[in-house]
Amino acid sequence: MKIQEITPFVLSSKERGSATWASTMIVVKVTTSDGMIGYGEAVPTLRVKPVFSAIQQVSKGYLGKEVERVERNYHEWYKQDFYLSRSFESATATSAIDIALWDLVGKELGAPIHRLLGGKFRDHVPVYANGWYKDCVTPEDFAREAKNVVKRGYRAMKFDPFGPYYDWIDEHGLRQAEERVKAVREAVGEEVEILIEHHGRFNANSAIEIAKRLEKYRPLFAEEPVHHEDLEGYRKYKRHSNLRVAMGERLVSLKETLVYLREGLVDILQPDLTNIGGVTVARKVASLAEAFDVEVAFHNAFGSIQNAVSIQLASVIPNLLLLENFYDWFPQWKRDLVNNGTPVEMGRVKVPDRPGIGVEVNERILEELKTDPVALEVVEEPVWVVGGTWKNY
Ligand SMILES: O=C(O)[C@H](O)[C@@H](O)[C@H](O)[C@H](O)CO
Ligand SMILES: [Mg+2]
Repeated sequence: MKIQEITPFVLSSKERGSATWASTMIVVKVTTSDGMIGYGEAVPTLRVKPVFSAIQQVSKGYLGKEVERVERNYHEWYKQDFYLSRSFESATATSAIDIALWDLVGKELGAPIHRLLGGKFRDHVPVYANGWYKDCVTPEDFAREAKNVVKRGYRAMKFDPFGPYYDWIDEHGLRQAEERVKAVREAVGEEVEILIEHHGRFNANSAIEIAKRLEKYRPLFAEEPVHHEDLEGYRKYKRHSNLRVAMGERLVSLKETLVYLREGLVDILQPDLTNIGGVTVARKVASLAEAFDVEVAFHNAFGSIQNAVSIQLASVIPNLLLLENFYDWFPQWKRDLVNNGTPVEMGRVKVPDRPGIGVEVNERILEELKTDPVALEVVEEPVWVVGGTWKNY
């Protein structure tokens, strides 16, 4: 089959998600010469307009190519785009198209992606909750919502307890963070995992102090304790903290991943299928991590197509730790878009066996919610935090 048409869609509705980026989705629809349709997804955040136009540009490199040559197609774009390893927009556009191609190959063969990748290692993918603490500010807010998460059957949850602190955190901030984490630990008991999100915003000295304060609550990992590209910061953090480091959501290539793995700067890798290079690169990155004795917890914060394809890949790799999950905190339309094909039950998702990405995309919702890409307003609370949490109490 040949790639005949590639169409990006920006989907949005008035119903708010758990954060600004959670209210939007960028979907890519690929149509083949035989009239088959496959779907992929790209990253929105503050980049909706540039990503939308990157998809239009990157598409030019894919049109007319054979759908089934997914690996070669990725490399062809790598060859064309001199800046791919430096461009998040190009990387997420390529990733979205790659996902749609895997979806198409699966549909053509009548097989879910997990069968194309060696078969299921597990029938259910364990997940951790995120997005559950919208508007939580006080320790009591966090404790109350954390209990609800456990009530829903989750055995692991992630949150950012650092409020409005950025780069440097003072004693006041350290205390507030500790009180929030303590409240969650007490609310969920000893055996539910808590994962601490730093959103890559601290310098190493601050992150190390944070680790000393939070260690006693036994977090499963500290995510992006320092800025993504701060290699010296990661080195210093690894020397002075006892927490496991998770990172990887901003990686855009296999070779960039190697930088962090080779030096032992990361304990749990969090590649994101929608910007690392789709299924094609994500599965290599997972194997690379396996060779370094590093577990994988795919970053999965955007929409229901990303979620579906991440479940497929998470089901086949031996070194999966957990898959991130916003599903129960999505705006309803994101679940409707995939006909609620990936429900979370008792903290895990049954791996769907439908062909391709494993879910059926509801075209009616695509048509109803599609909008023109517009530049987003920039407000004081950064787009990357869960809404209403950029506050002290
Ligand atoms: O680990 C995560 O889920 C991420 O850090 C999100 O919380 C980001 O805010 C989002 O990916 C927007 O960039
Ligand atoms: Mg994160």
